[in-house]
Amino acid sequence: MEVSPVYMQGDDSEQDRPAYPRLFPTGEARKSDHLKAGLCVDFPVSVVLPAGGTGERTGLQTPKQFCPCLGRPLISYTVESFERVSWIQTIVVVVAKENIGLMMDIIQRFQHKKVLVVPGGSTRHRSICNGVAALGEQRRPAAHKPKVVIIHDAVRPFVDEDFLHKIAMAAKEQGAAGAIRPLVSTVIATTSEGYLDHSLERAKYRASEMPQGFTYDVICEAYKKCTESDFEFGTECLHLALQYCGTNAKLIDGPPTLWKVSVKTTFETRTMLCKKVFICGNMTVSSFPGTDSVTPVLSGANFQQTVMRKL
Ligand SMILES: Nc1ccn([C@@H]2O[C@H](COP(=O)(O)OP(=O)(O)OP(=O)(O)O)[C@@H](O)[C@H]2O)c(=O)n1
Ligand SMILES: O=P(O)(O)OC[C@@H](O)[C@@H](O)[C@@H](O)CO
Repeated sequence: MEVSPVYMQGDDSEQDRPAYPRLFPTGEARKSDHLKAGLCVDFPVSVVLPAGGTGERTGLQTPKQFCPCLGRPLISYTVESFERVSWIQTIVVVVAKENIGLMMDIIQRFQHKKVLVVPGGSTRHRSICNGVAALGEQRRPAAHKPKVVIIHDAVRPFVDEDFLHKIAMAAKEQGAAGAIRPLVSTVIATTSEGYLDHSLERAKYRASEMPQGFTYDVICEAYKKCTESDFEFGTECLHLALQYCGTNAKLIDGPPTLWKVSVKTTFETRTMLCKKVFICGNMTVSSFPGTDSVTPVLSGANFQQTVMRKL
């Protein structure tokens, strides 16, 4: 799929960024943390953030990824989460053509780095495919074709570097890896008349979340071989890797905060949570509708393990 990427890059130096909520330690502190935590990656990793949707289910005028959250578009938090990860080379943001100007403005305003903006497609798979293709066409001297591509919905702002590291390493070993979470409700199949057909044994199933990781070759082959029906109706990249490459993804239990903003109420809950997670390094997590907070005071890094989200 030919895409003409629109490119904006900032250098990697820790320039004076605007004083706004930060997620990860910066500079030397961050690098030494990596060494301590063993978060070293010795192969090129890039990210594709599909952000080309309209957010219909929220009922909001503005696509949810661009909705303001504490005065800052939701997508800016997600981009920052990845640009703070030193072993990530390029962040491809895939947006609808009509939103490319808006995305470039967000990059400028919040001084985001390492970002490549690419036009999206009519479905999520088509957008992701455009983003992956753009990684193979990079002409920047320093840009290497990635060994691993992480795919992460732009409307999931809470992404944890430790977990990204697990996904990247597993994807390199297995060819594909994905985040899962336990189901909190039983899944049922309905008849066309709207009655119960059958229910699934909940213990045997998991919710597929993001981030997911793939070797570049696997995800490229999967999108090369998949059908128009996959592009039109599919919602699961791991399935494409299995179906078209015979690559069985390693599934990794993710933290409770791998939410996707899908409907209006989740956006409101995320906004309140963004206030806690992004504004303060240390914070008091009070109960939110639908979440059980179990620890009175958390450091930002421990947040993920502690807030239990009950959907
Ligand atoms: N043509 C599309 C459709 C979706 N997405 C992105 O895929 C992610 C997850 O999709 P979803 O939550 O379904 O977003 P929307 O399609 O925007 O939501 P809705 O289905 O309510 O319209 C989002 O970041 C969305 O922007 C995309 O890049 N291109
Ligand atoms: O585009 P939708 O939100 O309908 O589906 C996206 C989800 O399927 C995806 O984010 C994860 O569940 C894993 O694939």
